[in-house]
Amino acid sequence: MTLIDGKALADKMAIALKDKVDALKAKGVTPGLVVVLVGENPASQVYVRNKERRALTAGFKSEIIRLSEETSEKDLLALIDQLNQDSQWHGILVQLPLPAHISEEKVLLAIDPEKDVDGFHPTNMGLLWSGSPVMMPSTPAGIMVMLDEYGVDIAGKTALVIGRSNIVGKPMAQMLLDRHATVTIAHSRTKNLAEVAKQADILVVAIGMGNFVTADFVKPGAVVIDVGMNRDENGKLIGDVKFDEVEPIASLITPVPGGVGPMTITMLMEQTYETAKRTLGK
Ligand SMILES: Nc1nc(=O)c2c([nH]1)NC[C@@H]1CN(c3ccc(C(=O)N[C@@H](CCC(=O)O)C(=O)O)cc3)C=[N+]21
Repeated sequence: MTLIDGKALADKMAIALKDKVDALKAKGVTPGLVVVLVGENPASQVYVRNKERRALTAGFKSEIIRLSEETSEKDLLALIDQLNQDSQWHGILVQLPLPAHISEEKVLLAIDPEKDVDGFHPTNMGLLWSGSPVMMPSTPAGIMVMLDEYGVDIAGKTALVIGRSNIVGKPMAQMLLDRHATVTIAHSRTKNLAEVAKQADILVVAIGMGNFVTADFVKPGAVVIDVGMNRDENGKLIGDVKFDEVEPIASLITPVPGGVGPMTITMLMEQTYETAKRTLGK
C-alpha cells in the first residue's frame, strides 16, 4: 500500500479537533475564522466552500466575506483593519490570488500577525525561518503531519522541493530542514531537473503544471508529495505528478484529489483553534 490518504487523515483529525473545540467552548471561547474572498475565481469558490464546511463541522464560528472584483485596495485594507480589532475573529484569511489592482504584499502586511492563520505575514515567515514558528503555512504544515503519520524518516534524507513560492516551496524547505533533511529547492530555471529529482528520497512537487513529474524524475522507493491542483482538458482535477506512472516506483505517494488539499484545510482549522486557545490567558 503506497497511498498517503490525506482525506482519511483529515477526517480523523477533524473528530479530535471537534472535542478540543468543545472543551475550549466550555471555557467561554469559540474559535472564529473569517475568510475574505475578492472576486469570482471559480477555483477559489470551491476551496472557500470546503473551508467553510470544515469550520462549521469543527464547531467554529465562521464567516465568508465576499467582495466584488472591483473592490479597491483601500476598502480591503480598511476591512482587514476592522477584522483585526474584532475579538470574535481569531483567524483572518484573505484568499489568494487577489485581483491585479490590489497589492498582495500590502494586504498580507495589514493582517495582524497574531491572526494570520495562513502564516503569510513576513513576521510569521521570519519566525519560521529563525526556528521558532508560531503560525505556519497550512499546506507544508499538513505535509509534515502526513510524513509523520506514515512513519517517514526525515533526518539525513535528501529532500527536493520543486517550486519556490512563499506559500508552499520556501516554508516546506524550511520545515524539512528543521527536521534535518538535506534540502534542495528547484524551480523553472533548474537545469537537468529530472536528474536532480532522481536523487531525492523525499520529493515535494509544487509547480502548478499538470502531470509534470513523470517516472524518470523519481528514485525507486522515494516518497512523493503532490501539491498540484490543475484542471485537465476535461475539467478534471489533476496534480503535478503523473500518478499512474509514478505510483509503482514510489514507496509512498499522495493522490490528487484526496491528498494534500484536505490536510491544508485541516491544518488551517488546527491553527485557528490554537490561536483561539492562546487568547484564554489574555
Ligand atoms: N490565503 C490563502 N490560503 C490558502 O490556503 C489558499 C489560498 N489562499 N488560495 C488557494 C490555495 C489552494 N488551497 C486549497 C485548499 C484545499 C483544497 C482541497 O480541499 N482540495 C480537495 C478537493 C477540491 C476539489 O475537489 O476541487 C482535494 O485535494 O482533495 C484545495 C486547495 C488553499 N489555498
